[in-house]
Amino acid sequence: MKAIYLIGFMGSGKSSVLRLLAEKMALPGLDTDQQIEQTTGRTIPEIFKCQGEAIFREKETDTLMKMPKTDAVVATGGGIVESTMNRNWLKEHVFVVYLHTSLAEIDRRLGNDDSRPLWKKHEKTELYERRLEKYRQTADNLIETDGKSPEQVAEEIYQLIRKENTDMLGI
Ligand SMILES: Nc1ncnc2c1ncn2[C@@H]1O[C@H](COP(=O)(O)OP(=O)(O)OP(=O)(O)O)[C@@H](O)[C@H]1O
Ligand SMILES: O=C(O)C1=C[C@@H](O)[C@@H](O)[C@H](O)C1
Ligand SMILES: [Mg+2]
Repeated sequence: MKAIYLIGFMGSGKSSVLRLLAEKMALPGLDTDQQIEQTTGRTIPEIFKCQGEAIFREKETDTLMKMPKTDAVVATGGGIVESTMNRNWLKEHVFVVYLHTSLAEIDRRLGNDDSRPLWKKHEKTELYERRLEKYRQTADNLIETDGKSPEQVAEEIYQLIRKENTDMLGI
């Protein structure tokens, strides 16, 4: 089965949903941000501070290219769609679910979170609007997360995948 990749803006709940969905599907759950932190031995804010965003993006692409294409659930970093190479890889190889969340809801969830270097910047509205189309273009499916718990979102994706697989088998 094609691996399931979760994309969406910071705070859309990719990492939170990952654990629940991986458990439901009985598949390994991987997170590109966590993978980068493990392989570099640095936190994401440290990488941004010491090496800058461009180096972080290189590491993100290297990490993505090594991720499984089958039998796994993967949560990506919020900026994974910034790179054309990443978008093409996702579209070509895996099943992509876009967790859509309004900016007002993300504001409520993240507040003054300081673990996301790009969340501090005041251009977050512009960043959000610029990325929307990229998430939409890259995804096979969109799930609305506003007003839903991570458990509800995971269940919705689970049902969606079941339906996709049933349709594919023509049952
Ligand atoms: N459906 C939800 N309802 C309410 N709060 C949520 C929901 N999903 C996630 N959260 C909360 O929002 C915050 C961010 O969630 P999470 O880390 O899963 O986002 P993310 O999409 O992985 O972000 P990033 O792209 O930065 O990795 C956490 O505090 C989490 O508890
Ligand atoms: O939206 C983004 O560009 C980011 C989101 C996080 O998942 C991390 O990958 C990092 O903080 C950058
Ligand atoms: Mg995350």
